[in-house]
Amino acid sequence: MQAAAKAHGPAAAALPAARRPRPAAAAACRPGLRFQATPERRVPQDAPARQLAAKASSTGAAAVEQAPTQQAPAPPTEVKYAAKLEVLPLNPKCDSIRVSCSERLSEVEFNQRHGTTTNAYLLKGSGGRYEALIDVPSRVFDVDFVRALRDLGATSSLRYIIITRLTPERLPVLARVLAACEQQGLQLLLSNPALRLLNERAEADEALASALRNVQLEAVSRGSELYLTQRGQARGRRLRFIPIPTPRWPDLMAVHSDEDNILFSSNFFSAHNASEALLPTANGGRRSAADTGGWDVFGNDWAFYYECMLAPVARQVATALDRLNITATQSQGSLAAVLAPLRRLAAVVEELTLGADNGESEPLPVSMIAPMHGPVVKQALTELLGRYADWTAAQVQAAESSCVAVLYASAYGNTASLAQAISHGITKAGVAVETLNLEQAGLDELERALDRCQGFVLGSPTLGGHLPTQVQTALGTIIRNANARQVPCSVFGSFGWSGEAVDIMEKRLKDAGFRFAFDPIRCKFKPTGQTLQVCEESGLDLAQEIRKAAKRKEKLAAAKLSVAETASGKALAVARVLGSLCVLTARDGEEEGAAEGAMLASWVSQASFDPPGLTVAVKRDRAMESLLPVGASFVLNVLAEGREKAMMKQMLKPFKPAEDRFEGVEVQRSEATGAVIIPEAAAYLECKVEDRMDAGDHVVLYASVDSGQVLDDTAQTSVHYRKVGSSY
Ligand SMILES: Cc1cc2nc3c(=O)[nH]c(=O)nc-3n(C[C@H](O)[C@H](O)[C@H](O)COP(=O)(O)O)c2cc1C
Repeated sequence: MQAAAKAHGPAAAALPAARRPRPAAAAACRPGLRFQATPERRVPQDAPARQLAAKASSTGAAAVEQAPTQQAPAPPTEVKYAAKLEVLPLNPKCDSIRVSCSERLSEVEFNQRHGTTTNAYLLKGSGGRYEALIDVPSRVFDVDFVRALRDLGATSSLRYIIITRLTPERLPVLARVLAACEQQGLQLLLSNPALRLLNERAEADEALASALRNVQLEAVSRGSELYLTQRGQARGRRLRFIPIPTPRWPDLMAVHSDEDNILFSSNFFSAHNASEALLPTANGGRRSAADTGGWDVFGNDWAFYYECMLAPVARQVATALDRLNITATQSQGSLAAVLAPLRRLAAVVEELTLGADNGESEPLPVSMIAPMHGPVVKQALTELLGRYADWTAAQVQAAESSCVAVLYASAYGNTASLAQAISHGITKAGVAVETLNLEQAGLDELERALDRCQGFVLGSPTLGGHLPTQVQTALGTIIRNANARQVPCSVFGSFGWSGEAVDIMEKRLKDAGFRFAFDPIRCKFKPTGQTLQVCEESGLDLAQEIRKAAKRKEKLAAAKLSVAETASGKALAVARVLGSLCVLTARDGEEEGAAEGAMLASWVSQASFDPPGLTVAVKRDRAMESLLPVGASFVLNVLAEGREKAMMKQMLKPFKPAEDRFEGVEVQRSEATGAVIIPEAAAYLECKVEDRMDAGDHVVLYASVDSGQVLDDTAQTSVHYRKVGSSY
């Protein structure tokens, strides 16, 4: 390895395995959405949990160390999926090893069940022997990957193993490959986050620790390079490493081969599909590694993969695409067709605050993209690059107008899967998602996301009976954030037996007055397909609520803009008055500090067609009554059925004289009088008191309607039914 940036240096030999307490299997009965656990297929690995929990509060951390005393979990059963391995050439110096499996659900374990393909790549050096292996498949595939390498002669010639994304399920295969390789000084190259995971796992995994004993570990970072050479010869093929992290895959990196301009793109530009191991056997019956048939054949799979896995992290994708700066060297379309979407994306990227990493990157010539999943992109290269740029720009822009922040931490990926499914539901409804993995995100990033979101969801595993510190800290930040307090939210999380995390988050948010858009989602260990479906549908519901609210706001803004109120708007709004539950608001002048008031009013009735007029009965002892003399203006907000509870609670809260009745509630103001308009209402009417009549313990006001607007034409008017006529 030459000039490789050693951010970490060679790792020390792995420590002997440390035995940790295993979680017990018993599950308490809990309220809210509950799911049966799928039989845990693997023993929960405790290393990442320790990483999250190590930073936990003393209570939480202490609890982690105490072994749960309940009955021990059933031993894990290894599930294998029938898979097929094929070696397919990309060019004379690069072969792909494709493992395809039609049974295996993809990472996105819902909806599209086309199975998956996982690719590894073998690169030859100048001597014509395999020198570098990029990636290994997951252990769940029932293939003998090591035997395939042996049959190809690679185990005796490999000098470098490069991992573009490390998952716990790939580790056993990696350990077997390392153990089988015969070359002295074998190097394993991976990003810093992957190296951390590897070291942690090696502490608890003897086979892995022993396989790593004679291997040189190299952490690669941006700007790292590797030359494949035969000993004693000049420099050969150059490989460049480009980290492209996302919240879900913090260790993700791409590798570029200068000699043939292949970009090994890891999860980017991937697709989950194993349909007849990616189709044609044309050309004399040989299957091709590339995307024969191009966009027409694989377009939907690329689009679906992007939608599920990358759309929720569009900001990070924009940064990664900017960093990669790909230029197609074998353009199938015109250069203009390639450049136009990339320019659009560049404009969006420029507008983003992308953090410290804004360095200009050289254009990266690419003749084909070799992803971790799906076909090698060659025929559809131009199209796919353009689509990625367009999709990403669209997502980032959509996030400016309506966006849900998906905030989570996850030690083993179970809560991450829930987050992914919720995100997919949200993006499906046309609302953008900003995903933050709280383990990596800074406080600034979190605050920025909270300031601009129209809704948020918070996810956490239960570790040691508690939330990981990162989630606890985030919870405090959320509760203090003024915007977050006004938007719909919910919580979710995976647990093993007691599951306190979701309860803690739910309680703290509800106590602070946050409004839940859907019931908290609790999931025991790994989510089932059914759980993921509930997540997706909950995300969809949340997004639809946000879209409706945005529409109501737009209508209100449009209504405010129209100088002359249309008669039909007024007439439609008056029609909503039928003994309706309303909030009456008034303000005594527009200057700052003017007296204002608000009250619930349900003794309301239409009293005249032309001019439109209505009556409202106000109790004599109401503070508000003094704000309603003849000639005074007020706004009558007609509440919507199903959305009235929060506002009733707000109105019925005790309050001090002159205290703001709408504190913490998003409201608009009448341009004419400054009185409060409630955007969540079904309609509002701007009225003027024309006459007053004493009526027992009430005063009946007769008011003319100056203007009005229906804010939600799908909403029914809320009506307050009473038990007796002697009280409201
Ligand atoms: C060290 C450790 C401590 C744990 N403590 C608890 C606990 O107190 N209560 C519980 O319900 N589950 C506990 N679990 C189980 C995890 O919550 C469960 O594995 C969950 O699926 C992890 O979610 P994640 O994949 O998002 O990290 C613990 C697991 C580990 C490894």
